[in-house]
Amino acid sequence: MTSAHEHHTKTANAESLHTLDHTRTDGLRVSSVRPLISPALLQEKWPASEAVQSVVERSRNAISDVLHGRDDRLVVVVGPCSIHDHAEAIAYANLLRPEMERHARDLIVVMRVYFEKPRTTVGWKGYINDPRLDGSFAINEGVERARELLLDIIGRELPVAVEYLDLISPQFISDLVSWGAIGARTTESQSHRQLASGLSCPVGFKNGTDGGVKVAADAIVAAQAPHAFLGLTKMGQSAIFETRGNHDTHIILRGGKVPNYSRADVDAACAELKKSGLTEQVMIDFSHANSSKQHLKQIEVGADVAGQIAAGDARIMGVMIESHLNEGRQDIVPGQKLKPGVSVTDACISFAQTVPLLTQLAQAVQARRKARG
Ligand SMILES: O=C[C@H](O)[C@H](O)COP(=O)(O)O
Ligand SMILES: C=C(OP(=O)(O)O)C(=O)O
Repeated sequence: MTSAHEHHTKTANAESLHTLDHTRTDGLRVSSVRPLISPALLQEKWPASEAVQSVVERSRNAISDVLHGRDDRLVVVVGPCSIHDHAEAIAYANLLRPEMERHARDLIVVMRVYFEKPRTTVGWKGYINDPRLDGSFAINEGVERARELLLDIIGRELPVAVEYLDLISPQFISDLVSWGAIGARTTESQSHRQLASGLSCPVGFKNGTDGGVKVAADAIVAAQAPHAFLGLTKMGQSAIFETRGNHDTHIILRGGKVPNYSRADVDAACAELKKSGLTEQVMIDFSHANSSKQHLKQIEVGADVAGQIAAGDARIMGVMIESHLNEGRQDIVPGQKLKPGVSVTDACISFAQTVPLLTQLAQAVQARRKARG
């Protein structure tokens, strides 16, 4: 039996925990609630200059033109699997910038600047969630470092691509993004499709992790439609958002149980898109299940896809490459220094290995242009 004293103490302890976030019946599994800076405050501190906004607009328009058949170039989303270091990301951007310029007639190069990682089970969830890579989850620092980095990269006239995973974080950075992905694990999620319907940039939906392309076709249909849903304004106020729908949307073939980058896979994906009344066009991811997560296989996949493009296939509107300063990957080990310029998530090809791949893709686009007259 509980004594009167014990009962009083228990009640007092429970009451002392009572806040709007933690009541007798709510928040029971939440261990802490910390304040988050508002997107408006961050944007006031790190505004997008006129020049930065022009880069974003120009690149979004160019990608939109590719999606609507007004531009015959290939969209190339290339860069690290994930960002974990500002200086290394800038070093990569400095190398990529002249390649972008060199191939500008044939390729629309957009740098992968991925801050949010969807995990199969658990693991480091990216630079916004844990910018110090030590489990301290300094998210206020994470959103600020992310915005600062994007401004630094776009300031070099290099457009950026992100994956949209969290549903609140877009408000901190989406004005700077030229192209966004919805990942294989979230393509089926209604919330992510709704988000895509309101994003200002073109959006690619990965096929499902099992290789299913119907789920991505459904996602495109959903994202092209208007929606009403709950969100957070830049001032940090909960709000009802009504969107117009996003017609700059496409599928990304990333493989599943088996790779899906071959001509026959493109035919099958396009047949599925056609059934859904969508344009027959695909972006092909050289990495993930298309490379069986073996980074060097991206080069083989790239050669195959370049061959399809050179043969005149206009349905291939883009490709994705996971590339870092140096090849391979490494684990984050507490107390151990990281190797410079090496991915801490999926293995990447090196920049040196990326350069000839970009040239091969540019030559393939030239051949396609010739083949199609
Ligand atoms: O692109 C990155 C990974 O493939 C994805 O985030 C899943 O990673 P994981 O299987 O290592 O958790
Ligand atoms: C996580 C990614 O891909 P996918 O969703 O295809 O696994 C990615 O491109 O980083």
